[in-house]
Formats: sequence, structure tokens, C-alpha cells
Amino acid sequence: MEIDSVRVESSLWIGNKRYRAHLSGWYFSWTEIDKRNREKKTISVPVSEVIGVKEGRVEIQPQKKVEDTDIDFTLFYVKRSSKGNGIRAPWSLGRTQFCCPSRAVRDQWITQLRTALKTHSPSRPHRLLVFINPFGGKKRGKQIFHSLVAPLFELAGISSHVVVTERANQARDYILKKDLTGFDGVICVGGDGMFSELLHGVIGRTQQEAGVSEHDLTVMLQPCDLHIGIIPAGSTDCVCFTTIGINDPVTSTLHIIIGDSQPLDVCSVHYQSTLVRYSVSMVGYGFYGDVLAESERHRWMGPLRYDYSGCMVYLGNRSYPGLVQYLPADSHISSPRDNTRCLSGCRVCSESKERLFPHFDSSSSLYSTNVSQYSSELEGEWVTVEGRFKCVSLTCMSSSCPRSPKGLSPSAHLADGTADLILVRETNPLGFLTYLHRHTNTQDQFDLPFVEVHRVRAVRFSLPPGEEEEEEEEGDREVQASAERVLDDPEKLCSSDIAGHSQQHLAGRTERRNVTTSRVKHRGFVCGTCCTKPRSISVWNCDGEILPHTEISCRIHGQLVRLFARGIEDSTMA
Ligand SMILES: CCCCCCCCCCCCC/C=C/[C@@H](O)[C@H](COP(=O)(O)O)NC(=O)CCCCCCCCCCCCCCC
Ligand SMILES: Nc1ncnc2c1ncn2[C@@H]1O[C@H](COP(=O)(O)OP(=O)(O)O)[C@@H](O)[C@H]1O
Ligand SMILES: [Ca+2]
Repeated sequence: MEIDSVRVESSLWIGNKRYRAHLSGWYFSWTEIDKRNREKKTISVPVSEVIGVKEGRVEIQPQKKVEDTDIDFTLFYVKRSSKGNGIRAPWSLGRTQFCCPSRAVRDQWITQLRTALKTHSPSRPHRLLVFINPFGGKKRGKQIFHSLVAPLFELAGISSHVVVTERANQARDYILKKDLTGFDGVICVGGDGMFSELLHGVIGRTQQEAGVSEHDLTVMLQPCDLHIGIIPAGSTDCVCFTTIGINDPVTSTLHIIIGDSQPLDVCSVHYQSTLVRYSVSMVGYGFYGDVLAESERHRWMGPLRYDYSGCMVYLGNRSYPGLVQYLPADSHISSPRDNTRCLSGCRVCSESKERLFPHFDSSSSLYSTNVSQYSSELEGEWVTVEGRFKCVSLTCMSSSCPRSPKGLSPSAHLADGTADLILVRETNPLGFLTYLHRHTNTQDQFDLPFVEVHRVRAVRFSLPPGEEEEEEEEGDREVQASAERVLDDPEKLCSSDIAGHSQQHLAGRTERRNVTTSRVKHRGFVCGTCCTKPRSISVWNCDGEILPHTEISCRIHGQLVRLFARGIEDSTMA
């Protein structure tokens, strides 16, 4: 075996074939040598994609098997599979068993490879805090973790503390309150709702520690260091799909192990002077709000509840009045209709970092918030749009999912500090179906006369007073009476105990408490079961949660959190 400071080289065998293996700089490669000493095909693995190096002949799939020999070692690494159908190719675990001429050579290879791993892949996590939602998606969270994820973590030498949740918000509260010393990241096994718990925990904890008020819409929030990882086991898996390119638990696990890091924009949603929630995928009013409210009543259907509710709400053919104000982003940098896609190493996102953090000190990796406590992000000229809408959606990223592989806004960026605001005005049912259907094919969903899209930094939504006057003229006493009863006690109005149902009424109640009585009278709230008149307000769907307010303000915080991901790898690389 030859070892110099930059290169390690020796002959090795795989089965009965001889190879010349070398480790130089960032790569470990092996080239087959035929009987006449000619070089044949070379396989190269970047050190950053090595998962583990083990003594002996080791297998971990379908189950663990170790043959403890003196002269063998097994290399595990990221293997790119053939391309998936229309989506990026999944990653799997590659494995090669090498046989060395002697034990000394074998031990040297193991030492050299492990040293290279430490040197060339320094940002890998060592200890992780894992939350499993046993009830998410098809209820396979625990099984997915124990059969697919845990063996890979063990192989990579990652230790994990696992919490199987027993109630909603347990993961969020744990992150907000417990000692997190020693953890390099937090992982959720679940869907977008579970991710959202981690997001709120991590952002909240970071602001607490930095002494920053989350409620202040104008403040510059402290970016979060603790990385978040997502093992998809939910219904929509939108955040995972958009940041990795596929919802595959093994692919996600491998990205976590190699310590990939993808910054992500976050939208904070406020009601008056309080923070309501954070969102990374979709804040949607009208159609998507109604679909979510309806789907809560059909949770037992699992992921199918969205399709069923989607059809029901589509058939309801509602539209809602609204006043939307937005602060446009710089149109010279990018546009939602420029036909680009945000892929791994995206130039727009990397160039945004300097703009978003002008005081970032790269030598100490510190964000100096005391230089600019208050952000200039809310300065600029607001644009107002008023009308009746089928839906109003705001998304910080493309929000793609298996149902819609290119997403709500295909050219949106993960980490550019902006979101796309999509306004779909009232139209006929066929027009709206065309809009929805275009999410599933290659046609441009924005190329329709009733759709507009804007790249924005902030948005405000309110109910136009004019519209409410009109409703008043209709003089709907029945709706008025229901609204007043809801104000007194939402439970009295509906005998049904279904969570989403009363939640919807509750949403109406909270809102009414905050508006003038003249408005109160004219907001008929209809649940479809016990109320009879159509309502003129919808609800907001914020990453799969119904918001308790209608008139909200949203602001985008560029690159606020980091995920164990790298964006979507261009499939031509696979
Ligand atoms: C005609 C086919 C139409 C397909 C339209 C697909 C639009 C997809 C846009 C997806 C945006 C997803 C944004 C992410 C939201 C999630 O955070 C959130 C929570 O997810 P979780 O339960 O995993 O925790 N998910 C959601 O709110 C679900 C929204 C799903 C909307 C799907 C609507 C399906 C519509 C089907 C309409 C069919 C009309 C047929 C008429 C005969
Ligand atoms: N043990 C639990 N019991 C009930 N709800 C839970 C539990 N753990 C998490 N949740 C909540 O369940 C909701 C849905 O979970 P999620 O994993 O996103 O699945 P899905 O994609 O199917 O909606 C989340 O909002 C989360 O807060
Ligand atoms: Ca963005």
C-alpha cells in the first residue's frame, strides 16, 4: 500500500476481480484491472457521500449480517438510482465489499477512509432528536423509522433520542422547553403538520434565546442554527418533496447523514400585533382553506381526504371578496414567470444571502442582529388588488408534492427571501378546473386571464367594506342570528363534535370578537351540516392548519431556518 500526504493507493479485490483503489482529495475510486494489466471501468465515490466504513463483510439490508474477517472491509455510500417517473431519482444505500492483501492493509484503508470522512465532511450530525407522529399519513411513521431510518443512522454512527408523540404540539413544546445541548438537529417522521411543529419550536427557541420578539412584524428574526430533517410519513409531504425532490424516507435519511444544509424562507403570519403562525409552504384562502376545513371532518380517510374534500369544495363553486395588498420584490432579480426552477446550488438563492444578511460575519458564522434590529424589508410601495377570488395563495417555495410535481408556483425559490402571491379571481367552474388541472401537467397555470402571480416580500389581506355593505342589503336574518349565537357559544350552534367543524365555528367567533358589531351581523358562517346559508368569508389554510383569523399580515423572513437537504438535484446528474 502506498500512502503519501495526498494519495493512498493499493490493489484490492471485489469478488474474484482485481482493482486498483485510490483515495485522493475528495474521492475514493476503484478501477478494474484485467488479466493483461489493462485498466477498465472506474467507480468513484465522493468522500462526502460515504455513509460508513465497516470491518469485515457486512450487510444491513434486508437484515444485518456481519462476517467478521481479517482482510475485508465494507464501504457504504450514496447510490443514485435510475430516474423516477417524472420526479428526481431516489437515493439508495450503495455497498461494496473489498478484500485486501493483508490485515495491515485493511486496517490502513479503514483508518484513511475514516480520517478523510472527518476532514472532508465536517458538518455531519452526530446526535439527533427524533419525533415520530404515529398517526400521520398512513400511520406508518414508527415502522418507517425502525425499519428504514434507524439502521442507516446506526451505520453512520449517529445516535438518536426518539420521542413517539402522544399528542399534537408535543414536539413543538419539547423543543421550546427542554435542554437541547448536544443535539445537532431535530428530525420529524410525519407530514407537513409535524414539520410545522418543529419549525415553530426551532424558530421560537432561537428567538427566546436571542431576546427577539416574534410578534413584532418589523423585527429582524434571528436565523436558526439547529437543522431540521424530515422523514416523509404524512399525507401531502409538501415540504419534503419541495426541498429534496421526492418523498422517499431513505433518500431523506441519506441527506441527513451526510449533513446537507438548505436554507429556507419562512413566512410569519400576524393578526394585528400578534404572531399567529409561521409557514413555509402555503398560506391559502378560499379554495385551499375550504378544502382543509372540509378534510378535517374526514381524517379517517387518511391522505385521500384531500381529494375527496377537493371534489366537494370544487362542486360548491364558491368565491370570496377580499382586499389584497402586497409589497413587490425586486423584479430584476427573478420573476414567478421566468420559467426557471430552483435546483441544488441555485444561483438566485446563493446570491440572496448577501442581500438578506449584509452584516453576516463569515469568519465567525455570526449574524449580527444588533447592527440592524429592524429590517428595511417592509419599506417600499404597496400595491392593492380588490375583487372576488376563488383563491388567494402565498407560497415561500414552489410547494410541490406528489399530486403536483411542479407545485403551486413552479419557479419559486427556496431561499431568496420572497414568496409568490397567486390571485385566482372568480371564474366559471370549467375555468377553475383548468387552473387546478394545470398543476398536474406541464401547462402554465398562470397563463389564464383570471390568474395573476406576483413575487412579494409582504402581504396584507382584509375584507373589503364595500362587499359587506352589499351583503347587508340582502338582509339575511337567519345568518345574522347564527352569527350572533356563534359569538355567544360556538358549541351551542353545532351539535356535531367533529374537530374541524367546531374549529371552523371557533374561527368565526374569534374573528367576530375583533371586528365591529356591524360586521358581525353579516358574516354568515356555514359548516355544510347545520347551517344553511353560504358564508362570505373563507378560512386561511396555513401549511395545513386552519387559522383563527381572516384579516392577516404576512412577511417573508429570508433563510430563517436550515434543513438537512440540498434542494432538487437536476435529474440529468442522476
Ligand atoms: C384536478 C386535479 C387538481 C389537483 C390540484 C393540485 C393542487 C396541489 C397544490 C398543492 C399545494 C400543497 C400545499 C401544501 C399543503 C400542506 O401543508 C397541507 C398539510 O399537509 P399534511 O396533511 O401532509 O400535513 N396540505 C393541504 O392543505 C392539502 C391541500 C391539498 C389540496 C388538494 C386539492 C385537491 C383538489 C382536487 C380537486 C378536484 C376537482 C375535481 C372536480 C371534479
Ligand atoms: N400523537 C399525536 N396525536 C395526535 N395528533 C398528533 C400527534 N402527533 C402529532 N400530531 C399532530 O397531527 C397533525 C398531522 O400530522 P402529520 O404528521 O402532518 O400527518 P398528515 O400529513 O397526515 O396530516 C400535526 O399537526 C401534528 O401536530
Ligand atoms: Ca422563496
